[in-house]
Amino acid sequence: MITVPTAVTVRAPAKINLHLGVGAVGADGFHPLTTVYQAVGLCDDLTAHPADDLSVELATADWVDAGVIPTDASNLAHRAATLLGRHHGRELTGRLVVEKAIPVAGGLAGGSADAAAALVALDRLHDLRTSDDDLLRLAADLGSDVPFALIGGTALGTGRGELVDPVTDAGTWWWVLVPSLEGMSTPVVYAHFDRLFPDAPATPPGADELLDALRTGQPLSLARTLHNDLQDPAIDLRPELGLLIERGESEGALRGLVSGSGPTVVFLCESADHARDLAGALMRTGHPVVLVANGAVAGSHLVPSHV
Ligand SMILES: C[C@@](CO)(OP(=O)(O)O)[C@H](O)COP(=O)(O)OP(=O)(O)OC[C@H]1O[C@@H](n2ccc(N)nc2=O)[C@H](O)[C@@H]1O
Ligand SMILES: Nc1ncnc2c1ncn2[C@@H]1O[C@H](COP(=O)(O)OP(=O)(O)O)[C@@H](O)[C@H]1O
Repeated sequence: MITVPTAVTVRAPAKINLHLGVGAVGADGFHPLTTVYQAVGLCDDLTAHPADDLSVELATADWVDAGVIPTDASNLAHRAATLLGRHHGRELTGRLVVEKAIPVAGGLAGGSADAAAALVALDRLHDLRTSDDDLLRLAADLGSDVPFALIGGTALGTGRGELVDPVTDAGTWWWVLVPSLEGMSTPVVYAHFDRLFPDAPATPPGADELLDALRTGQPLSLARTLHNDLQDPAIDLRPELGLLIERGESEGALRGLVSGSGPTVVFLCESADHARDLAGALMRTGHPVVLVANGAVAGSHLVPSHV
């Protein structure tokens, strides 16, 4: 009997960097990192439908700027499909519908989430049975943040961020996320880090204190240890991010932090109620989009198909 493959939907989370230690840029143009990623409950869903060729379509939430996302072969989901196909010595087909809720170029790794989701969805649609190790290797070829989007949870990232290991995390952490209307380019922020810190150490600052705080499960402990070496460069390029952090902290956030290369600012809260209150207060100060999410959540995983 021939079985007709049906659509496969994969949900992939945004990430925030609880610790982002950055070392001096290497000869390959990448910076060595010690980072602690956390996957949060703000997700893109990618559905792979059976088709005769490969294509990408977008369905975006109100706060996502669809105009800046390519739907051609440069879309990260499309690139993931091509790479997975090459790995298996064939051309993969599929109509990939990306329901985007993760802001673009926001420091939340939304493109990486779509790439990871495409790997998992097409692997299942075509019954390729790619090993986890191979999926992680392909993910690393697509971008430094893509392996983490596969595994999710809370994880230590080393190398250029592509080597990921889960860490002990005893808490449920509540975050308020404030995206900007205009994204920021990751390479531009790294280049500004080089200008501001020409004497950056070869080995990036470690994350031991933050890893200890995660084991306590206490928001106040975690708040004290959040760290991002790209925050100063991001604020230097966009001074309003510094003002937003001050505003959120004066409204009661335990800590505000630029997420990755920015410009999204994340605020750690005591509880779900506290996060909802803070989100309301920030919206009243004129921020059009303020999101609440908790972490850690699962990496790229199958959910029932719905488009
Ligand atoms: C800064 C971080 C923190 O997690 O995330 P975002 O804020 O972009 O989400 C990441 O390092 C972004 O990872 P990702 O967006 O996957 O970067 P890649 O596609 O691998 O690389 C894009 C460019 O960023 C710079 N880059 C990236 C990673 C790294 N360790 N050093 C770098 O200098 C390089 O200029 C590279 O050409
Ligand atoms: N599926 C995709 N979703 C979002 N951006 C994408 C995608 N494919 C390619 N891009 C491009 O990748 C760039 C970075 O996107 P994104 O991953 O959202 O940012 P960040 O690295 O800040 O988290 C964007 O400028 C966008 O044009």
